[in-house]
Amino acid sequence: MSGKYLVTGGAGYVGSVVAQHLLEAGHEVVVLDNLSTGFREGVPAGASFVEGDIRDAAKWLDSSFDGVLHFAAFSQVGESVVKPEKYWDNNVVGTMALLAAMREADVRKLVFSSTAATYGEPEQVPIVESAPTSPTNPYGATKLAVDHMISGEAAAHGLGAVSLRYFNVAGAYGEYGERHDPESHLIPLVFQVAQGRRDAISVFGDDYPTPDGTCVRDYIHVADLAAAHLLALDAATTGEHLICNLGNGSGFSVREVIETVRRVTGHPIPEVVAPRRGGDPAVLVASAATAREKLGWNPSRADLDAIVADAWDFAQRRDN
Ligand SMILES: NC(=O)c1ccc[n+]([C@@H]2O[C@H](COP(=O)([O-])OP(=O)(O)OC[C@H]3O[C@@H](n4cnc5c(N)ncnc54)[C@H](O)[C@@H]3O)[C@@H](O)[C@H]2O)c1
Ligand SMILES: O=c1ccn([C@@H]2O[C@H](COP(=O)(O)OP(=O)(O)O[C@H]3O[C@H](CO)[C@H](O)[C@H](O)[C@H]3O)[C@@H](O)[C@H]2O)c(=O)[nH]1
Repeated sequence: MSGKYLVTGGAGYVGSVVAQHLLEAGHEVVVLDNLSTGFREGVPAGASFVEGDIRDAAKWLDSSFDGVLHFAAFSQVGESVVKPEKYWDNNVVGTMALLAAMREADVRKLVFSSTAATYGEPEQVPIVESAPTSPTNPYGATKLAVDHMISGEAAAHGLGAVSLRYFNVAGAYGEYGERHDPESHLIPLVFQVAQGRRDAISVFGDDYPTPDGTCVRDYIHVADLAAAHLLALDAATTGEHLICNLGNGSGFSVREVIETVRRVTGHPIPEVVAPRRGGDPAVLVASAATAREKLGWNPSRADLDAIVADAWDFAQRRDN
């Protein structure tokens, strides 16, 4: 059944891809984005666009909406360590206002972009949702705080919510891909070396307790992620808050990612070892068993070379 959805942060990387998937599934989409890190061109044709802040969501949200997909946030781990107040204000205070607007408008369905960063340094990998949550950076702490807020909202006010804890999102979908300025994520930064826009990639720490000393992450294709959001809308149940990890269950080190980019681009990609970046856990790898079981999610683009190839294709098209 088609519905009408508010997509906060729909001018950003993940939000634009999910908005496009919603449109392709026949839904009506209204994007609310203040363009703080997103781009007007990122809003898919076919979606309505409201330039505004989630703190003012009450201005636009009414009972004609079937639900909200909430991507709007600041999301750079490193920046959150040096500017934590910026993260608490936007991610937590902003989401409180959004939840209040949803209550007021009687919009009772929410899919929220949570993160692997809520867990902190894991005691065991792959990480399951019942693992301890002890974030190692303010970004993860703000997302965990929002997850707690959502649980209360579901229990007290009948919200039906799904928090999707993404691991490392990568790849592109059609015209929509990763575009941040400044860029902080590993794969697009390595591309900048291949494009001659930077001399070398910095490897942030090679003394972690991992096989090659560099941090290990679980990279998931943004289109697989988008599919999970549509399934989450179907799974959201009044009064319940479901939390699902989204990853492929395979870890790749920073050096393995750089090597993959060398293979895909054919560029030698010089690397230099730099100090560790504050707040980085050594290893983050997901168990997505809950998403498979509760959402019926079945990722189909798990191969890292294929994920990187899609992202490279997008990066070249965008910059030419
Ligand atoms: N990219 C990843 O690897 C990853 C991993 C885990 C979780 N997440 C989460 O997924 C979501 C989307 O991430 P992304 O990579 O697409 O980020 P992004 O920066 O590309 O998109 C975020 C969008 O939200 C908008 N925004 C921010 N604050 C706003 C506000 N107060 N009001 C209105 N709009 C606002 C920005 O302008 C931007 O368009 C974020 O919540 C992020 O924390 C991302
Ligand atoms: O120039 C760089 C950039 C990154 N890295 C390293 O590459 C790894 C991946 O870093 P990213 O910045 O690409 O991604 P993060 O793992 O820090 O964070 C991403 O995934 C997290 C969950 O795993 C959060 O959800 C967060 O929102 C999202 O940005 C980290 O070890 C980082 O230190 C480098 O070595 N050099």
